[in-house]
Amino acid sequence: MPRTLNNCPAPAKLNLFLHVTGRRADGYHLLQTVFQLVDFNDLLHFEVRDDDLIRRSTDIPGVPEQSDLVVRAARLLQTAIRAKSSVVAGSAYKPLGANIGIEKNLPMGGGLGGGSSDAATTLMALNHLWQGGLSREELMALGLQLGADVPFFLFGRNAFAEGIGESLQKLDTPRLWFVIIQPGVTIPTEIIFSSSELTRSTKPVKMTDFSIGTKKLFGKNDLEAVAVKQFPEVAEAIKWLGNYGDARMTGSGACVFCAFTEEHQADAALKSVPSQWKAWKAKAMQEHPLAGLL
Ligand SMILES: C[C@@](CO)(OP(=O)(O)O)[C@H](O)COP(=O)(O)OP(=O)(O)OC[C@H]1O[C@@H](n2ccc(N)nc2=O)[C@H](O)[C@@H]1O
Ligand SMILES: Nc1ncnc2c1ncn2[C@@H]1O[C@H](COP(=O)(O)OP(=O)(O)O)[C@@H](O)[C@H]1O
Repeated sequence: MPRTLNNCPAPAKLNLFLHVTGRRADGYHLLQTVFQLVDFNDLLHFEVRDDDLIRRSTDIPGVPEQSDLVVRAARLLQTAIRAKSSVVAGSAYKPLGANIGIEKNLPMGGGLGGGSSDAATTLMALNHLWQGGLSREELMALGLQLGADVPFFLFGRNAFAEGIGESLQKLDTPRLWFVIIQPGVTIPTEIIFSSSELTRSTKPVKMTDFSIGTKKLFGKNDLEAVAVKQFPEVAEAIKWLGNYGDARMTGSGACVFCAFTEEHQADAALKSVPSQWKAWKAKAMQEHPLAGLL
C-alpha cells in the first residue's frame, strides 16, 4: 500500500457564465453555471501517519490549520471511513492520519475555487492512500458539506451545474486558452451573495441551449454587477482585458478572465498586462488530473 502521494494538483475552475435563478429557504442561492477546469493549480503532498492525527505541514497565511478546508476534508473523510468500516467489518478499525503539505499558487478569494479544489484533491488522495473505498458519489456528498464548489472538482469533468452547484451534468467545452487577472482585491463570497442589489431572478436556461463554439457558453455573470460596484479594481481589470475580447469575472470574483482560441493570442495579452496586477495564462482541461484515482 503506498504511503505517500506527492505533487497532487488541485486545479482552478472558471465559471464561463453564472446565473442566479433563485434562492433557497436556507439563504443559499440557486445557480446555473458552466464550470471549466484549467491547468493553473495548487500542489498538495500527502504522507500517511500511523496515528490518527491530521497535520498541515505548511503554513497558509490567514488560514488557521483547524479551519483549512484541507484539514476539514481529511477529518470528514476519516469519520466517514470509520462509519463505513464499522458497518462492513463490525470490528476494530484503526483510523490512519496524514501530514499534508500545500503549495498555494491560486489566489484566495479569487473565484477560482482554490480552497474547494484543495479539499476535493484531499478527499481523492486520502481515500486512495487510506484505502477508504468511498465512491465518487459518496465523496461528492461529503464535499458538499465543505462548500458548494467541492462536488464539481470531485465530478472531475467540465460541467453544467444547477442547484447550489451540486447538480452536475458533463459538458464538452471548447479547447481554449485563458488569461486570468487578479485585480489586487480579495472578495469574500458571502459579501456578494448577501447584497440587496444582486439580481436573483435570471430566467433558467436548458443545457441543450449550449453548443461548443457558440457565444452562449459565455453568457453573463450575475455576481459581476455587484462586485464591480463595490470593488472598482474589478471594473478596471474587466475594462482593460475587454480590449482583447469578451472579459468577465469568475464566480464571486475577484479574478477576471478572457478566452482565446490560440495560445499566441493569450501570450500577447499576458505580456501587456499592467504591472500592478498579477496575471496568468491557463489552458482548458477536459478532465481533473486525479480523476483516475476514483
Ligand atoms: C460563487 C461560486 C461559483 O462557483 O464560487 P466562488 O466564487 O466562491 O469560487 C460558488 O457558488 C461558491 O461556492 P463556495 O465558495 O464553495 O461557497 P460556500 O463556501 O459554500 O459558501 C460561502 C457563502 O456564499 C453564499 N452562497 C454560496 C453558494 C451559493 N450557491 N449561494 C450562496 O448564497 C452563502 O452565504 C455561503 O455562506
Ligand atoms: N486550503 C485553502 N485554500 C484557500 N482558502 C482556504 C483554504 N482553506 C480555507 N480557506 C478559506 O476559504 C476562503 C475562500 O477561498 P478560495 O476557495 O480560494 O476562494 P473562492 O471561494 O473565491 O474561489 C479563503 O479566503 C480562506 O479563508
